[in-house]
Amino acid sequence: MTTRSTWNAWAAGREAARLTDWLREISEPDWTATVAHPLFDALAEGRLSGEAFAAYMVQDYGFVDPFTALIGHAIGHAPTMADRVVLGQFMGMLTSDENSTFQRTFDAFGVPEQVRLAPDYLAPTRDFRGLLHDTGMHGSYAEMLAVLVVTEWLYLEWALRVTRVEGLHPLMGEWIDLHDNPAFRDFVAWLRRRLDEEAARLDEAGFARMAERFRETVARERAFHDAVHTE
Ligand SMILES: Cc1ncc(CO)c(N)n1
Repeated sequence: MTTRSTWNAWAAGREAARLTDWLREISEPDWTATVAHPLFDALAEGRLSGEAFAAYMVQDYGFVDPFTALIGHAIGHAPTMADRVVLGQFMGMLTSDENSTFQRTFDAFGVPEQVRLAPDYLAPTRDFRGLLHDTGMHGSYAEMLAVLVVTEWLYLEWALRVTRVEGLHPLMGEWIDLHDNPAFRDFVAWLRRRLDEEAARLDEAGFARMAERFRETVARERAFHDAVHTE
């Protein structure tokens, strides 16, 4: 259940209960299935072919496009300059370093121009794009933070979990590094803290919408990775 009273009951029995820990718990088994996804082990252990990695990155660029737009919406909806600065700096990384990783991956693995311009998105990619777009257009700031917490915290968790082999393709190593570095850890910690704070200000209906958004995003993450990992 995603009501505030369920959260309050959960928190009552725990010391230093955190909203985002509860949200993660009510998103099981999808949360753990995504963090433990075999795609990430194959990637880190050098068992993913260049072709499969490029295909994943093509689908993921279809995620990153509306995700970047969602950050733009969040920057616009943020209550303070302090939030805009943190989100804006993350947007800067996304549109420079991370965007470059995608472009160089497409070059290195020979993704044709036609595929870059008009990718054939899998159904779960399209669903995820729809969720990101809808949250940006119609969601509250707390809902936007909920989506960002899921997408970034999940990626941090798998990147921390995997063990990479020596001699891994540099672009695959770069993809792991983008999600396992001190700045990214700080960003995830900040997102979690801000969601904890913003959720306290929501009314009952807004709280339930935020929690539903969190759960739906975790489900979309799992479906996305199941669809791209076909080997
Ligand atoms: C599907 C997906 N979720 C999360 C991230 C991290 O931003 C990503 N690149 N792709």
